[in-house]
Amino acid sequence: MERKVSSPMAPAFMVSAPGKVIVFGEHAAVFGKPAVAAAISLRSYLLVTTLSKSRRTVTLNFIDIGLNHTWIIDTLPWPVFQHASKKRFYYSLVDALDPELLNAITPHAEAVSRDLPEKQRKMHVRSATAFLYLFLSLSSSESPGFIYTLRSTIPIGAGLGSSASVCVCLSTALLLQTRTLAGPHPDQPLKEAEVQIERINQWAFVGELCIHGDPSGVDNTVSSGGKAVLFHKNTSGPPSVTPLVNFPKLRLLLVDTRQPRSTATQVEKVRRLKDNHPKTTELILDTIGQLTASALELISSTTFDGNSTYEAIERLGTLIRMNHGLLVALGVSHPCLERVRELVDFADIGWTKLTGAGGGGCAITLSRPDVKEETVEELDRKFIAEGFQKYEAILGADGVGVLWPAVFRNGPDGENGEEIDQKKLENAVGARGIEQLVGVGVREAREGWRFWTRAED
Ligand SMILES: Nc1ncnc2c1ncn2[C@@H]1O[C@H](COP(=O)(O)OP(=O)(O)OP(=O)(O)O)[C@@H](O)[C@H]1O
Ligand SMILES: C[C@@](O)(CCO)CC(=O)[O-]
Repeated sequence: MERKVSSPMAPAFMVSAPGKVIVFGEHAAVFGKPAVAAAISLRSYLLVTTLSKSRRTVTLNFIDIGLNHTWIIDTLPWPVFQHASKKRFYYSLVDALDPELLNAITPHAEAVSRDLPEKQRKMHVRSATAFLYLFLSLSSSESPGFIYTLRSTIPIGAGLGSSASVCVCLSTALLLQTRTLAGPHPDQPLKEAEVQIERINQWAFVGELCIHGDPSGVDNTVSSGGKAVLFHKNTSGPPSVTPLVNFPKLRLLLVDTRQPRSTATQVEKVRRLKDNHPKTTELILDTIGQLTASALELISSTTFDGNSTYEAIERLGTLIRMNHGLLVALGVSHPCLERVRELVDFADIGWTKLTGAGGGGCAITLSRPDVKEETVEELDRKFIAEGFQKYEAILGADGVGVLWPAVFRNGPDGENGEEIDQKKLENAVGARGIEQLVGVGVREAREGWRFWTRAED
């Protein structure tokens, strides 16, 4: 009798996607105003391990939030997702969640981490919902078993796009597993790369809908394509995204107040304000849009390098300060964010605004060019004393990347293969440990990783 040839198991692979800072226009972006955002070097890393044929389970192993849950593939609600009226394909444009599909996955998402306090459990349920919605939409009931292990160097709920970067990783992994993405490879035509980025981005947006409720799409857009973009949500159809090719290498200070909050809550707060005070709120949102436009004009017409005039930086700084003032008026600041701003203002080293959803989370400061090292060190001591954390913010990082298989060839001629397995990723110590293990971080130089790059207009 002829022996059946068993198909070899796919090798473990990794995907990675960056966090972001919004330089201008958060919240207003939800209401169709322009926003400028850039990818940063903090990233999420997802390792996908394929199980042997007999193990028909799928596991989310999200280390940072302590979520570890296994579903039996055959018990998931495939019939609802596969029904002719509901079935969506990898190329489908999904811009809203289907309540019936959401209902079908709710009991499976709610099954996670039952013994945890409600606040922490909610976080788990959100991540599980995003995963299940994407898995059931893009995969099939015949799917082999998988383990998805995630680690991130992005602080969670801090305004740096942690949820978007997780959703971009999940969307990329699932699209790669169903073999519906081309590349990335170094000589890939830019237009082809753009199509892949958009596909990843659109499904990441679906994940963001599960976590956020009402996202504009700016976070997943920056995380997918990287670099810096001008983002504009349209009333119908996909948003307009313009890569900002010559976005300046600004000296930005990034400070986390360590007050976590949910973006969904902050966005909902602004929507309520708009319902209760429609005219005034619309005026504020419009003005934020105008500030973004002015900043863009300034950035496009000025060279912000070592020779930039003090005047240009001061103009940009003033726009940053005004943007923050308007966000305060929208009610999305926090006493801790005001404290960071106050400390920076007392030290007189630059111009500060909150970034992302606010209500806690991070602030960015554009530094004056002539700031003395001692002043910065003194300020750093104050940040530490008050429990704030400073991050390195290099703007314009690469977007989503792939390491397939999850092996480094880091020797002189690409030899010395070093496999990244689940245990190594689980045990990496802190952000530095993760970056050392995966080789993509501030340096972004190690062998093996490939990135799709957005076409420039
Ligand atoms: N490392 C992670 N592991 C698992 N889930 C994560 C991780 N990071 C974020 N999430 C999911 O994203 C949610 C936080 O998203 P939220 O949009 O509130 O914050 P953010 O994305 O950090 O901030 P912003 O949207 O303002 O940039 C968490 O509740 C969790 O569900
Ligand atoms: C607050 C917000 O504008 C940015 C969150 O990073 C929400 C969004 O645009 O989805």
